[in-house]
Amino acid sequence: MENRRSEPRLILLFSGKRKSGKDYVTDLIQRSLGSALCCVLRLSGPLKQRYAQEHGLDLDQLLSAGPYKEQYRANMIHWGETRRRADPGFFCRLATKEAWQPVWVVSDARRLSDVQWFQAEFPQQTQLVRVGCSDRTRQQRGWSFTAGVDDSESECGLDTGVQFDWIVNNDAGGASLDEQLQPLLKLARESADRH
Ligand SMILES: Nc1ncnc2c1ncn2[C@@H]1O[C@H](COP(=O)(O)OP(=O)(O)O)[C@@H](O)[C@H]1O
Ligand SMILES: C[C@@](O)(CCOP(=O)(O)OP(=O)(O)O)CC(=O)O
Repeated sequence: MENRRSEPRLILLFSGKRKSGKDYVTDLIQRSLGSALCCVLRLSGPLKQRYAQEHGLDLDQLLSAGPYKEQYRANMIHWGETRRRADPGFFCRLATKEAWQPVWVVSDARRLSDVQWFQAEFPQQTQLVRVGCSDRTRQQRGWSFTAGVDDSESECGLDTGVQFDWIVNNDAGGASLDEQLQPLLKLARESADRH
């Protein structure tokens, strides 16, 4: 266990395919709850930081949703997997070490080892949330199938073998996101109140 100033009361551990809207939905939650209550943590944050450093790349562009990230994605996945094989909790520890808010929203769990790390460290607090939408919606958001990425563990590692506590449908023209997020926001506020 890390040496923290305070323990989180609730961790919403999000996963979903690329362009399903993980960043969009987690940003929405963070804005609704406010930064005193809630932070968004990205496991890909420290990964991209170190990858950019080692490869002399533009970190801001790697952090944004444009084509630059996609150009390096397959290689970043491979690089990250090598680090994770040596230490499965490596990026989880780095991403969470500065967090102090009572509610943590982790935007990008991808592998069973990510889920297992949070469940082992924070068994009472961790809730698994899946964001999903149709491939058609993902395509409208700029996705196209890329072999070596969309069929890799990075995208498929949580397709089976995990029981999600919450499922959010983020289809264009689908069920209202606001309505779907209400129970999660309520849980977050109640958990923080017990702080
Ligand atoms: N419900 C939504 N309404 C409008 N735009 C959305 C919605 N969900 C996602 N998007 C847009 O689709 C793109 C991909 O979403 P993003 O959150 O980056 O996906 P992911 O993090 O899962 O790859 C972004 O440009 C985002 O703003
Ligand atoms: C190498 C990665 O960390 C890159 C992830 O970048 P993002 O988390 O920005 O990706 P999406 O939101 O799905 O578009 C993936 C991994 O396997 O760890």
